[in-house]
Amino acid sequence: MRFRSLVSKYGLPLLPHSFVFGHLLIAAKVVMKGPKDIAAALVPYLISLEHPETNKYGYFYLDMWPVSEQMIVVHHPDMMVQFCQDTSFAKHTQMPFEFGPLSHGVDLVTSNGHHWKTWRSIFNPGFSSKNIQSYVPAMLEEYNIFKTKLESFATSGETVKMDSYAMALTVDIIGHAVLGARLHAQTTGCEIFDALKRQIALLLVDYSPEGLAKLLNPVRPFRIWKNNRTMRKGVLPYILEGIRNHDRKEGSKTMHSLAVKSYKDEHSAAEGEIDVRWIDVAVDQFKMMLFAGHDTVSSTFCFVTALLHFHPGKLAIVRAEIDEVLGSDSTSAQAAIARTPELLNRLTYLTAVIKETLRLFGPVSGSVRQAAEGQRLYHHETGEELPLWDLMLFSHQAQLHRDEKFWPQPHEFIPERFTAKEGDPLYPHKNTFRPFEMGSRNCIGQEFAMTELRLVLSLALLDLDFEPVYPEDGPKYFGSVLYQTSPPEEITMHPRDGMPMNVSLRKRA
Ligand code: HEM
Repeated sequence: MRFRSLVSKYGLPLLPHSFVFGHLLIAAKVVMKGPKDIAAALVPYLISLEHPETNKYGYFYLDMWPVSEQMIVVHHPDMMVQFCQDTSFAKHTQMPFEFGPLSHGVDLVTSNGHHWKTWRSIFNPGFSSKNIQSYVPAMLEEYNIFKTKLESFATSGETVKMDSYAMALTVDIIGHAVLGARLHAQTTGCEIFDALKRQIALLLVDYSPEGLAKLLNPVRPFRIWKNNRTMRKGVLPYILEGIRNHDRKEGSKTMHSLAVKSYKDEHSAAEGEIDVRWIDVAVDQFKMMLFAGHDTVSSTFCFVTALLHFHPGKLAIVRAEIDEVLGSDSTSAQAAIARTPELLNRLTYLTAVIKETLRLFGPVSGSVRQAAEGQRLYHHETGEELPLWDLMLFSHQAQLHRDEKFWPQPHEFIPERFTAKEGDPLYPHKNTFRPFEMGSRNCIGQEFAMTELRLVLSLALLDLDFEPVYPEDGPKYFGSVLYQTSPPEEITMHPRDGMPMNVSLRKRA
């Protein structure tokens, strides 16, 4: 009601809006058109396709209340720049609300202001190129466990849900960076990771029927408390060990060693007197890092291998490049990477493949922000000021990434976009490629993720073939059997049905 009157008072463009249901009916209509299990975060994009007038504006007001917040969906790069880069608007209050049961609003992803700035500068050195390269031996060690598993699938011929195996790999890798430890999610299982996954499944993303069922579950608060207790118990020994050894100079700068160092720099208190409130915040930071650093990378691994299966010509180019840069024998390739991690940066076509995959299937659909008093947004062409009120501002990169105004043949897999020279029609427009978001709240882990993906993919593609197994007569998204869904137990977008795949040993010609 308020939304409707505000929008009409200012003469703003409004999609067909029901007095009672807001935009829920048009959302239901696009979902019914299929695929029905499409990720909820892509629904604004599908609505926009049904209403091409939204392209003219570069934004639209969307009222999905009470399922989710009323919002302004922004999909024009010049407008995204205004609130993500020129000025970084605060993360919307929805973020700490959504992740609160996991990390109490004090983590790097959802916090704002001085608290966020302090912790970002504590963690920044951990994501320098040099420090990321120091994790390469650990990445190789964890990859070899993954490889053995994949080879066993190739021998047994069973179809496996690749997403869950790739997630165990990525959590074991990010465990090295966050806690400086092996988490063994791929082998014996890991209490911290299991509790993290159970906690993610309890988070409330929206007030859809699934969300309401979670909210009304009387044992949810107890489970949340128990999972947090398990994670804290699991993480605490690493913190205490870090405090004991905080003078140690050698080795990688892990998230926990950086956090401990900053604490020790500020406090001269004797051991044993460490502030419990600080420990709680540090534990929450580490939980969020483990979360942010695992399923984003695993989902990208799944989509890259699947897309390359459907594009054998591109796969051949990737493999020729790997042979040239790392050699065709995987043992020697691993030795070369361990000796000279910079070699991974020479895999330029593979990097283009990863970027093109992130364009089509980025695991994060966008960033949600909130304007403070006096903050404005202007239309990119007319310069008119848009009323923001207290609406959520959604920088919808998933929509921008498939906008034909900026990306020729937007639904096609064309890695050459990212090797094209300026002036080439394929060359990406400024500020249009934002899977890691841009500006000061961009992804702190992006270089870590790219290094990990280059390493794991180059070695896996040397030895193995991956074939996604989806029924050809099943639902399709822009003609493809590949698309993203919102599994009830996850919070980011994941490959449909966990990406069922057949793995086989590569047959060389
Ligand atoms: C393909 C992999 C990844 C993608 C696509 C991705 C994407 C993103 C995006 C879009 C954001 C902004 C979110 C927002 O505005 O709400 C973000 C933030 C963040 N990401 Fe990633 N991410 C990836 C991997 C990682 C990894 C490996 C880490 C490792 C720790 C990580 C840690 C974080 C953190 C801590 C933030 C919050 C940064 C801040 O606000 O200061 N991410 N990521």
